[in-house]
Amino acid sequence: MTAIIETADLTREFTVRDGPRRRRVTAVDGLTVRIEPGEAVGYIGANGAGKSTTIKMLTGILVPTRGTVTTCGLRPVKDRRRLARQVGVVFGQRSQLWWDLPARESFRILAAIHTLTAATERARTDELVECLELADFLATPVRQLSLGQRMRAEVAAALLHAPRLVILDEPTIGLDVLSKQRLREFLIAERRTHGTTLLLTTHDMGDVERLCDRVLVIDRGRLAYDGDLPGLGRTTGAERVLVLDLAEPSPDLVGISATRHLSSEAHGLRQRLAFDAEATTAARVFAAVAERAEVLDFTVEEPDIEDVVRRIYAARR
Ligand SMILES: Nc1ncnc2c1ncn2[C@@H]1O[C@H](COP(=O)(O)OP(=O)(O)OP(=O)(O)O)[C@@H](O)[C@H]1O
Repeated sequence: MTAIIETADLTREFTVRDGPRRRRVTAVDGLTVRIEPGEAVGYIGANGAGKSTTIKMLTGILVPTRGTVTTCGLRPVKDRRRLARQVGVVFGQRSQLWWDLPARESFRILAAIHTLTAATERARTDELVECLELADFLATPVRQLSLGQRMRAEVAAALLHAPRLVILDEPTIGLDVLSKQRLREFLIAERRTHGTTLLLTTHDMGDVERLCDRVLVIDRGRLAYDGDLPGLGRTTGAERVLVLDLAEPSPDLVGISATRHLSSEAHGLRQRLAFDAEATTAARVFAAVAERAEVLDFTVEEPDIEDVVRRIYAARR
């Protein structure tokens, strides 16, 4: 199968002024990655790590200094027009809607640009208006919309032509909890219904947890991790935590294989045990505890992803 995105040694340098001198900055440094159709990939990294520069090369806005890139089987710079028909891009901090027009008018203009037939335009607009709950403010000039309303309209605009690949740059930035949830649910449904490939950059780990089955971590232009989310925790030795509610006050649960006793509350009625997910499982730890005490309830806390990413950066310094 043809990859949706394929890069080899993709590199982009900039020359920046540093007082009177000039200095070369390598924003993206030898990126080699392949993303298959239908994947949902989180592209994460600190400020200045190289995420936006990568996206600009994937979409043909920037020419690579070195290396190759194909997006939807096309060369982004050379085939930029053809590529635009297959890709939708959403920038959380930049609008592609006409500010003084109602979103409905922007959709009409975009449908014309993408040369959608009248029937396709109607069906797709109806679908997006329903799924993104746009009906109440379709006729309102965009400048009067709230941020959450505008973002939903932005997403509809970027997806109007049913692109195979949707690239979202910080799509949930500044949104309240409910708006974030709505947007994430929409993206999940869009992917399920249309097999859309999602690539999103975000500083919000909730986006990655809810939406993505693969994570790429970029650090100073270089790929620092490529894999699934649980694996990200394991690479840094981050621990999972078993929280146990016991039937009776109990001494600290120490000495259980591959665990570390973290805390006891209420005379040992609630205890927290950290365990290394490589060395044991929650079930094994639970069974060992159950031999010592009656367990009423338990939960497993996963490693905090932001903490995991911080650890990755720290380990590479
Ligand atoms: N046009 C440019 N000219 C000079 N340097 C640039 C240019 N664009 C990006 N850079 C530099 O390249 C590096 C990567 O920037 P980039 O915007 O890709 O990072 P990012 O991961 O998207 O950051 P953020 O999360 O802050 O958006 C930074 O050091 C940045 O200063």
